[in-house]
Amino acid sequence: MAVSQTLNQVLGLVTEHKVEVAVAFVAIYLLSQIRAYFKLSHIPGPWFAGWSDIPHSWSIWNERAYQYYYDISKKYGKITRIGPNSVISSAPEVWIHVNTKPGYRRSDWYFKAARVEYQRDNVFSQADTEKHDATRKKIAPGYSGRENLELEGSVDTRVVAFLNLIRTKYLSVDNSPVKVMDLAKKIQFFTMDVISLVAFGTTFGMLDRDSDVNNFVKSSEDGLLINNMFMALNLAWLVQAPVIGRLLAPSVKDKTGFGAMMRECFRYIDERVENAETDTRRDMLASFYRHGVKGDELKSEVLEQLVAGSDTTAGALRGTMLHVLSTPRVQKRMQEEIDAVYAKRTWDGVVPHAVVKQMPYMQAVIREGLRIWPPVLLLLPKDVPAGGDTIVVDGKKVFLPGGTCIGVSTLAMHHDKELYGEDADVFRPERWLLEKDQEKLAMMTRINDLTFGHGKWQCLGKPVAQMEINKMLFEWFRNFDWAVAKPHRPWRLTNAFGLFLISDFWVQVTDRDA
Ligand code: HEM
Repeated sequence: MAVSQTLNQVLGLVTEHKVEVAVAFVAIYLLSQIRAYFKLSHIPGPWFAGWSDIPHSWSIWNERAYQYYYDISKKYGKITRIGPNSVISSAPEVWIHVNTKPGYRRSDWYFKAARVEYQRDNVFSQADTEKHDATRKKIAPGYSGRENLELEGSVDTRVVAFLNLIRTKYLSVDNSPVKVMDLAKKIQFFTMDVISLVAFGTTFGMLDRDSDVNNFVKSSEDGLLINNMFMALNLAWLVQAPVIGRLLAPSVKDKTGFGAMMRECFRYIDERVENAETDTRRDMLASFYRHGVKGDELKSEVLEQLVAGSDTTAGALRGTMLHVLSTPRVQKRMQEEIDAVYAKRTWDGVVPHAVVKQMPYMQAVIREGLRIWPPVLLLLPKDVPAGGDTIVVDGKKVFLPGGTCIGVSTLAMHHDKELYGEDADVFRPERWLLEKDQEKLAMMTRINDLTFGHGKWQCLGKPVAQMEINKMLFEWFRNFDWAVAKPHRPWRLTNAFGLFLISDFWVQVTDRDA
């Protein structure tokens, strides 16, 4: 009774002083905006960035955020404001600092925008550093060759499946009409097949069937586009909100889409767990299980790999291929190196990863591919520790107040003309071999490694991705000659959620032995 009486009195007062109340609200809003503006006003950037996130959101909506970060970094420098509380940096030393200095934490973006399941975290979406580190400790051995003894064999079977698919269906031969192949699609089949085999021990079999089995590729691409839209509208949190989130988030009960993919993935895991006592496999899932990752946690960590491990590696392979196929000099040099190594081979079947890692030109091509076309262009935002932090950019100290959100401007970092020279925007693998200054080369290598993140949040799937890229490039170019089929428009491209969605990458493939 007393509460409703007080409420009535307050409502009465508000109605009586409508104008004063409205003015007070506007004044409070403006003061908070001005305060927010001055908090980071010492950081250069477009004038509107101090007042609104809308231009940034607009770039996400248009699926061109990566280009927006690049343009802003080029124009305003290595540390730039992109929103009232957000900055981006293209300075490698800043990004290394942010990812190693204690106190920095993942921003809320991780669980608001990057969670796969409703209100359940996985190692990637976990923003609580302590919980993240505990999970990472349990699952890291499974990602490495030390405990995942089946990793290389698994990748090999899928490399063979890719070569077989080309040989049986897509080889162009003299005096016959050319058969074109959509390399973008087949690469996605390859990465999906590898990741399902590596993650839960059964491949989706997309290459074997030359088909997007159960529309999983489509579901995952649709998921990225929807997530991107929610992110642009600043509504990504809705998917995790109580009640409404349950309706919006993918669910194992869904008949199609991402939810159906989750159901399939969980079904494989349940089968493995049921037979855990007699299962002698030494793969990733077995390692997770041995380290106490069980039940829903096991499902979340395995599912995460389908998301983190397919579009990323596919982006790297597609980007590298387009650049190699557009540079005949590089294709020729790669094949000369491959032929020389193959002539002295001591292996049967698919080339061992250890062999490709020793091939200087191939390694230069792979580094240059990741540099010219970094496949992950998310901001990967981290929060500055309470109390603030002073970072050093180009030798100058810059203070960042506590709670500032700092992200990485990836493309600008890897295309920096100060470091790579005037041809930084051009694909030139030789830069990794001809650099005489060993200190500079070591720095270039360290920066290039940042495409996989750094420190305690560094990519866990790096060994898997590298194995796929190394083996596939070797075998593609050992077996076949390649050409882009539509040079006037080599592919269709968009960027959703920081990842490239590429389609219609039509190529002609001919047999080198023919
Ligand atoms: C070329 C391919 C890939 C690239 C460029 C890439 C890049 C990245 C980056 C930049 C991060 C760091 C995120 C951060 O700072 O918060 C990351 C994290 C992660 N990646 Fe990858 N990734 C690739 C492939 C893969 C694959 C194949 C897998 C799975 C087998 C995978 C699994 C993960 C996981 C689980 C994390 C989270 C690590 C953690 O939070 O501790 N990635 N990746």
